[in-house]
Amino acid sequence: MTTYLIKGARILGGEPTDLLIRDGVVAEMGSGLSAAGARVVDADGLVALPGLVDLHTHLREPGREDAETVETGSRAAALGGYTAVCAMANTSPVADTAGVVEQVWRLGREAGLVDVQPIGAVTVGLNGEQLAELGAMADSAARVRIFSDDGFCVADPRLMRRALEYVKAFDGVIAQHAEEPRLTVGAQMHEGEVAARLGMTGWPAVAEESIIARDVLLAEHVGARLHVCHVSTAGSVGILRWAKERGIRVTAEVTPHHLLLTDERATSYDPVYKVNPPLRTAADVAALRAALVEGVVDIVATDHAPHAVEDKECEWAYARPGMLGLETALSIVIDTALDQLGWDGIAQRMSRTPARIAGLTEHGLDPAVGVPANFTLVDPAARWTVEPADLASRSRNTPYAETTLPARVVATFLRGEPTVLDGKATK
Ligand SMILES: NC(=O)N[C@@H](CC(=O)O)C(=O)O
Repeated sequence: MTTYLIKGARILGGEPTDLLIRDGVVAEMGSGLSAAGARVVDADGLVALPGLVDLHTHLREPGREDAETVETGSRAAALGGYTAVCAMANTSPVADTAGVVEQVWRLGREAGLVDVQPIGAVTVGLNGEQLAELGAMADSAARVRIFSDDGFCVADPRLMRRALEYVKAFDGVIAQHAEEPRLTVGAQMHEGEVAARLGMTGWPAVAEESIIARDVLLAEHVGARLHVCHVSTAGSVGILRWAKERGIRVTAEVTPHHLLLTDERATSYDPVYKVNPPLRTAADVAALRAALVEGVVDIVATDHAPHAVEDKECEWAYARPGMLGLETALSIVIDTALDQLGWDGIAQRMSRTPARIAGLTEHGLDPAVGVPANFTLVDPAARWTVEPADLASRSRNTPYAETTLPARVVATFLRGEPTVLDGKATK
């Protein structure tokens, strides 16, 4: 294994520090370090963060390798500063058995760019009717701890209760896509003034909020862990605050796009802005930013949702919901929240807490002697213009095409080996 000497990295934005990376761990830290034979990485002006951890990534393999593969999604993740991603279960076949989650886990190991932690489906085929083999997935080589039917809501309260009860045995967590399906029949965008103007069927905030309210009560009743995916409304924040004040074991995520973009984007009729849950109002964006700073919303998760051209470049009503996220997430969070969060706050919300929720003990650790060398080096002064064709993802559905964003990942290390160097993937 090559030894790396990182010169002058500002850990969490602090004073310049040298890091010696040997045998997969941080072997030494200090100033003026030298090491014969080590490869030197000049980190002058770069901020070191613990490797980012994404709790919500769609990798599309197996089944839609034309949109993304474990390898291409892993490369996009590494370039975005991630060292671990949790792969959603809505693949084809669905990740609802030990066999499929082990396949995804193994593909992740083979790609070797990030740790891919599979999420298991809650119900067989995401059909919302019958619990999947949660125990078998937990006991498999993939050691699944997060279960989600994301893309669909576990709408049946009895099934949701049983799922929460089941995963309690191994301290698992149910990650809910909160959407009461009866309230979103035919929905195309946020229900509000813009939808009314455009004549589109609305996806009302209450469809999300009513499920979150129900689920925090179920989680309290059962004493189990609930995680709420992609929170998108100010009302949801109010319910989460109430639940946390009561001591209910609930965590929640917000996506970068819900921290920045609003439903006004739909006036372009460009399906790149079609996403589930939909882009909301400026008031919702403000409430989500405040909730992230306050900690009512615990983490940022990308909901990276690659889609093939034919599924996105079509009429709005026929387009699939979802947008790319892995390669732009850190820039968007820096753009929208660095002033209030600081680097430590970003590390908390994009690395430490998601690692804790997912039970990924090798991740989410600040660089320190003896710690696994999973970290990323960011140039906070850089600016870059998003060129969809240059993204590592196999898909092109970024809402930030031709947008200039702040900060760029320069290097990412996974267990002491660079997955990104000089802003380029190493494999
Ligand atoms: N978030 C999205 O807009 N899309 C997700 C699934 C979903 O939540 O609909 C996808 O898998 O594409």
